[in-house]
Amino acid sequence: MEIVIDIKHLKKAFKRNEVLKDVNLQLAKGENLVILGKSGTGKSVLPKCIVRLIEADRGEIHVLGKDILKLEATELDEVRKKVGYLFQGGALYDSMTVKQNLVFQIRRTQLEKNKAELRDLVEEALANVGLKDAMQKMPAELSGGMKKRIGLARTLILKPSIILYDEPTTGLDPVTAGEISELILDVQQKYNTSSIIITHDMKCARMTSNSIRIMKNGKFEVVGSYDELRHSDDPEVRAYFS
Ligand SMILES: Nc1ncnc2c1ncn2[C@@H]1O[C@H](COP(=O)(O)OP(=O)(O)OP(=O)(O)O)[C@@H](O)[C@H]1O
Repeated sequence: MEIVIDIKHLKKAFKRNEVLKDVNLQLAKGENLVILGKSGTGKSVLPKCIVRLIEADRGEIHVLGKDILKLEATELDEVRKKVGYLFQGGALYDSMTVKQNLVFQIRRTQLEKNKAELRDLVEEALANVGLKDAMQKMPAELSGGMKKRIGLARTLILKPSIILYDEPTTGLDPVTAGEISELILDVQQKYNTSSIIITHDMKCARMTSNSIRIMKNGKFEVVGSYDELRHSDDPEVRAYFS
């Protein structure tokens, strides 16, 4: 089994607030790994440490075989290109059309593309998320679900091998949330991506997960599949599933 993310003894505190105390995690190639946990337990801090938006205090984070805490800026950029990160808010640029948002993303890493190639890439990415007709729309014209889809299209356009999803369905109605979960599954199958999915949405966890970790006290204390955890002996674990 190939491991694409390997985290060992990761620690991160903000002043006296020890958020991540001893995080150990392995993500296998092609796996969808769901992270559950109460609010404020550090779930969102973890993916930020993985792409070094936040600097960890101690421990090791190996991404695609590289110890990213030891990399220089240029090497780190190379790894970051392979890791898509879908933020909680989607974070589109409001003053740009959907197309411009996507082109901007490609230009960050692939300067040599011509106009026709860019157009093809944008069309493919939008088709992948079922929004081919949204090309000329402004973010303000999009619904919450559409924004999430465009955010995913913007992540997919760089063809990442790993995707970090931070609460991809939060704020959506149950039907649209289900469609986004379906899309996460499609992406895994179509592109053989490996993903970490942070969610409070148990339907999303059921639909997308190959395995689940529960974050508690700055660590992953519980590991298992959806069905294993649903029948756990621990009432606190079962409570997530009721
Ligand atoms: N940049 C930062 N500076 C200081 N403290 C931070 C920073 N980012 C996160 N924290 C703190 O780290 C803790 C964990 O935050 P985090 O956002 O990871 O929680 P979470 O588990 O994702 O919660 P939720 O499920 O509500 O999104 C919180 O106490 C938060 O205040």
